[in-house]
Amino acid sequence: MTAPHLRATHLTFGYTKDVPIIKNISMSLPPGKLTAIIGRNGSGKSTLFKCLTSEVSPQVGTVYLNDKPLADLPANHRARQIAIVHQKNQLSTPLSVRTVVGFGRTPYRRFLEKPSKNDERLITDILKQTKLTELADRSVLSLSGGQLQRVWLALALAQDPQILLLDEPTTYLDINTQLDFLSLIRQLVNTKCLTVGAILHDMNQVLQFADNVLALADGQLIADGPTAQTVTPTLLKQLFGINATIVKTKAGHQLIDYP
Ligand SMILES: Nc1ncnc2c1ncn2[C@@H]1O[C@H](COP(=O)(O)OP(=O)(O)OP(=O)(O)O)[C@@H](O)[C@H]1O
Repeated sequence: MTAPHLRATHLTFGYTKDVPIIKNISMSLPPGKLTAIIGRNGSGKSTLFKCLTSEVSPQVGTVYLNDKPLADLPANHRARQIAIVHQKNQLSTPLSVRTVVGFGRTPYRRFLEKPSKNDERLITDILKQTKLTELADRSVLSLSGGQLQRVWLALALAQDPQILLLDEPTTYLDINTQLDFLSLIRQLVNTKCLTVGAILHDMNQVLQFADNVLALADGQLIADGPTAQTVTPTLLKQLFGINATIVKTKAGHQLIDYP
């Protein structure tokens, strides 16, 4: 299985012309790996995701999917390749979990066309993978934050994407549910060769789950590379202004010790 490649060259973008938010970023999400995007609040991480999904058009630079400019692909083609899970989504209609997850098949259907048998099978598989089978008929309005976050992930997976972008996917979850969620993502990367970019704020989770890191400061990419070599005390000082040390646990994990 060949994993897809999402990369960008010289991206520059501002919501207004004279205030750049993303400043000349060239980056790549290594295929079949989990890459964490890290940086202070307001450093431009979510805006970079918007450029990578064509939600906004960069003033300069190009995003490529498997070496084709993303902007040249039709919207439904893009939606089949790249899915995004936001930190919080709003829903006010009491739709069932299965119905909401089924929306992920929209890019594969014509307007008002019913889900095919194949779609139904895929949705059943995804509900199982995301441990939602028993909740399939429940209204999404009745779910806990952790359950709901798994629904958004399932919806994204129903798009059958090659690339999954996660914008602070664990922000509203308790620590146990955060670890569950990230373990599930790790498993998907390992077994399905998914390419994942995840904006994460917890540096210990970055050390535990990410293969690679992209570090943003004030709209610029200041470091990128394999996690263990890139997340150093020097980078943490530069990014967050903290004097941290990185220690090894008995189990061999790296952990950040904050002052
Ligand atoms: N729709 C918008 N219109 C104008 N400015 C915006 C818009 N969205 C974000 N910004 C500004 O762009 C800058 C970067 O925001 P962005 O959300 O990309 O940062 P971030 O690194 O994801 O932050 P956080 O970690 O707090 O989520 C901020 O100064 C923000 O105020």
